[in-house]
Amino acid sequence: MRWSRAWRTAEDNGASLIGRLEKVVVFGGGSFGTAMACALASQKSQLKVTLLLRDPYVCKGINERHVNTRYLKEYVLPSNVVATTSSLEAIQGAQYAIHAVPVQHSRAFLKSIADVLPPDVPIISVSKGLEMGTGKMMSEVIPDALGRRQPAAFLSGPSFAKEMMDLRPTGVVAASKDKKLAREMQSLFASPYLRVNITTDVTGVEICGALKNVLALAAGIVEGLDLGNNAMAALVAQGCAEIRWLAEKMGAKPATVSGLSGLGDIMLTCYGSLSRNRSVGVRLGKGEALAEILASSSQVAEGVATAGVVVSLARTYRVSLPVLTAVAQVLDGALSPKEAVFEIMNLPQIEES
Ligand SMILES: NC(=O)C1=CN([C@@H]2O[C@H](COP(=O)(O)OP(=O)(O)OC[C@H]3O[C@@H](n4cnc5c(N)ncnc54)[C@H](O)[C@@H]3O)[C@@H](O)[C@H]2O)C=CC1
Ligand SMILES: O=C(CO)COP(=O)(O)O
Repeated sequence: MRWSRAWRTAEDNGASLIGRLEKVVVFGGGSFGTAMACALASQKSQLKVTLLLRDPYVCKGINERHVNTRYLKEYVLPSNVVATTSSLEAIQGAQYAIHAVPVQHSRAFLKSIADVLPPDVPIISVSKGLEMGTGKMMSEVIPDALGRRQPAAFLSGPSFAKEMMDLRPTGVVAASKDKKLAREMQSLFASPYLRVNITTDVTGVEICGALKNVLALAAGIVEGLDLGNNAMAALVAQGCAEIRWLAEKMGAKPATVSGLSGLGDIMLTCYGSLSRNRSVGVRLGKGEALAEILASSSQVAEGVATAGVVVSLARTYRVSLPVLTAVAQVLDGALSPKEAVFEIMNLPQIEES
């Protein structure tokens, strides 16, 4: 009975929140910014969802033909998704801001809109990674860049943009220190195609979301070297342990690591061919140079930048992460993919922990 009352209350709250919603702004018009914009726009046809982009040509395509000509170009976007390059126009009247700018570009972007974004508009970050140079998570970059505290939530989990555009069932977790805001995310995004769990474990969700991209690079390398299913399973299991060791040292809850933003997204990204991080790993395993791989795509593979940060985190928290740190050594050319595998296979035999 209690659960059903809770469910009814949540449902009522959800309907009233969507009912009050008039405008949401989305920062970043890449694949996931576009997918999140469409997920929101489909909740209510009168809701205005404005994508803040840098490219006027992409804006024109979205506003005139409802197509993002650069990302997910095969989809027609809901007519209530519009785009602009003007931060003032995009942010004015928005009740929430979805942040989908890649982590390494987020600080500069957020600084550029700090004076335009009202301090009480919640930012919902979907960006997964750790900032190079500072090692900071988005929950630290946002207040740093804005120069103030800002209500924030972090949405993460196994959620390929393309599958969300296809309305395939998806589950994510909304993390916020403010549980009321996390529940608002459930109301904002929950639909027949999207389930949203909640947690207050922001660190756990962010660390898992960032590190799974590095592990996906390793999984791709194993695939590219054609090492087989045994090797892939052993590698992913080792990587899960390393993510758990580091995440828990940083204060993450075990439930988070074994949940959607941890194990869920690890499985998706290590085994799912849609993963950009995994795809970069496959090409590295096949012998392509990193510079060539990155130059060949306009899509971001956040794990490439995050891998270097993991090395310093391992030192800071005095935790040995052989697989995750080997990825950084392959990316900076210190080890070839084959040498990395050889190194790992010849580490001392250990007791599981
Ligand atoms: N694509 C997906 O399936 C998912 C992506 N994410 C996360 O969403 C975040 C955004 O990534 P995607 O939408 O996939 O991007 P994308 O790889 O589709 O496109 C790259 C985006 O970065 C922007 N960008 C590039 N250089 C920039 C700069 N100097 N300043 C500002 N923006 C710049 C581009 O304009 C474009 O919007 C990432 O952190 C990613 O990990 C999370 C879940 C799923
Ligand atoms: O985070 C993602 C799915 O949850 C997307 O993974 P990639 O960035 O590797 O494509």
